[in-house]
Amino acid sequence: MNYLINCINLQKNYMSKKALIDINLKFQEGKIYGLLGPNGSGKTTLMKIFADLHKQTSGELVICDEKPSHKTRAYVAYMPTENFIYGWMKVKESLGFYADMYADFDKEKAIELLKFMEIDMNQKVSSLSTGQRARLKITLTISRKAKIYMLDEPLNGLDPISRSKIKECIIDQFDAEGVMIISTHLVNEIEQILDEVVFLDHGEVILAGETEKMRLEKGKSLEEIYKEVYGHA
Ligand SMILES: Nc1ncnc2c1ncn2[C@@H]1O[C@H](COP(=O)(O)OP(=O)(O)OP(=O)(O)O)[C@@H](O)[C@H]1O
Repeated sequence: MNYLINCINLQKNYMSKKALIDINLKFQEGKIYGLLGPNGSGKTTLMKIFADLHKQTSGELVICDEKPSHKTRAYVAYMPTENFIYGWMKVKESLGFYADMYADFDKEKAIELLKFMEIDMNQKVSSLSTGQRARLKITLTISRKAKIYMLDEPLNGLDPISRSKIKECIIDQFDAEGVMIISTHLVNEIEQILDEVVFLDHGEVILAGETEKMRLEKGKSLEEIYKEVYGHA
């Protein structure tokens, strides 16, 4: 088995706040992972450490057999929750901008995906709706030829049409040699596409494993397990 991410006893403190505590996880090639947990559970912090945007306070992290560095950044396509595309640009200019930033950006693929996402190349980014902006962000991220894709809350605040477009795009474009990590608390929306799930709570992994196995063992949907785990049943 080929693990593209391996973390051992990973810990992250922001001053006295423990954001991640003793995280031991492996992410296997060819799988889509759900990183689940309520607000403040540590999902974004973990993704940012994988993307080498934050450093862990202690513990070990291996990305594609290497320690996180400028080099491993090139293997990771991370989509943050923030809007990272300038509003004054036209959509087509945002493709050029991304191509300048990332050598692995596949512009042709992005153009194809934008058609599927029903986004006009000549529209200004600032005039896109929330759902259209989210679709553009996903398109830019997924059009990189990376090994590890991480989408932070890709479905938040979107209508059902945008959500289903994004899910379809994730399934169609997922490369069996890569890893996809999706953070969310909208579990029922995404559970059908997750091979594995990691439940985080107050910075700790409280449950992790294969989605199907977990569902069978507990006789519950992932959403029901989520409610049980976080005590909202
Ligand atoms: N830059 C920072 N400085 C101080 N504390 C931080 C910082 N970033 C995150 N934290 C804290 O670390 C903890 C984990 O935050 P994180 O953003 O990783 O959680 P999350 O699961 O992604 O939450 P959400 O679902 O709300 O995005 C929280 O208690 C948060 O307040």
